[in-house]
Amino acid sequence: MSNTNIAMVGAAGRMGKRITYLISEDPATSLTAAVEGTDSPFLGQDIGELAGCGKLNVDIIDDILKISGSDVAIDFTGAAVTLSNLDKYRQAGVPLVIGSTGFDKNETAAIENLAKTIPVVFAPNMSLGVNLTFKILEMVAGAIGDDFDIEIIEAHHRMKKDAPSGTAMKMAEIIANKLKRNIDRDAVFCRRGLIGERSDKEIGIQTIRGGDIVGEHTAMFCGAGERIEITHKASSRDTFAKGAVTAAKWLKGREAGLYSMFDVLGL
Ligand SMILES: NC(=O)C1=CN([C@@H]2O[C@H](COP(=O)(O)OP(=O)(O)OC[C@H]3O[C@@H](n4cnc5c(N)ncnc54)[C@H](OP(=O)(O)O)[C@@H]3O)[C@@H](O)[C@H]2O)C=CC1
Ligand SMILES: O=C(O)C1=N[C@H](C(=O)O)C[C@H](O)C1
Repeated sequence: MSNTNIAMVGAAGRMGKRITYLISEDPATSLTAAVEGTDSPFLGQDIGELAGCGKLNVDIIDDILKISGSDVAIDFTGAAVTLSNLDKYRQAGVPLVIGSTGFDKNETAAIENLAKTIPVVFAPNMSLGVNLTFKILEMVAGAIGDDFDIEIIEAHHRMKKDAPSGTAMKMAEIIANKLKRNIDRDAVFCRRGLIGERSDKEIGIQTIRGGDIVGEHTAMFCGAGERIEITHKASSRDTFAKGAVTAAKWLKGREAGLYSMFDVLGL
């Protein structure tokens, strides 16, 4: 298998460092650029030393156009930063893996538009387990129809900036599509006070933030006399990081288009 040269955008972040580490351990990948924002205190430092895998001779830079010598770029920065860089990604013309979350409908459309020009893997969760969970949810929602009330609960670390998580929103979207519901109309994000009886169609999406929780998602299907709970718990960020590196290797040399982790994992 030929080597995949990868540029990491958001390299000094929680995910960026773990992805860097896994790239350094994989004989089929090399890190070729490490990008951070202009105000980053890490500019000029060797990313390998920061990520704990020893010197990689790749200094952290703030010029994103320098990704253009790489086979693939991976972006784990957050929605606002990813969006602000879409024109530069188009200009660089490098296949792109986007792990950032927190995009609204219009922002998602902007990424879909970028994928007309370059190949893009765009997925709110790159772990194998979560993507299998998505498949299970689709199957369960299709089988139970409208007879069960649906609630989604997600929990993450105190540093996470967006809510609900991209994964929880994707779970809701999968279930809503299967049941012909509409997230804009049917999602309920918070309840308080004299709210009255629950409606049949609503999909509750609740957020918990605290400590160092890596990422936990539960979809509850609550019926009369029984309840199904489908839970995924991540205990290490490496599960997402491994998926991102797999996606980068898979994306190298593909045609322009929007791809998901289902494409990457063959699910
Ligand atoms: N798809 C998936 O499987 C997963 C997705 N995520 C998502 O990935 C994103 C990042 O998560 P996480 O690593 O925890 O967050 P972090 O805040 O730890 O990392 C983001 C990094 O991007 C940096 N950054 C800020 N501005 C720029 C810029 N202009 N150019 C390049 N880098 C910049 C930040 O620097 P600074 O701190 O100085 O602002 C920071 O180092 C989130 O949206 C999260 O939800 C997370 C885990 C899994
Ligand atoms: O910010 C995180 O940490 C995570 N974000 C992703 C999301 O918003 O779904 C995926 C994972 O749960 C970790």
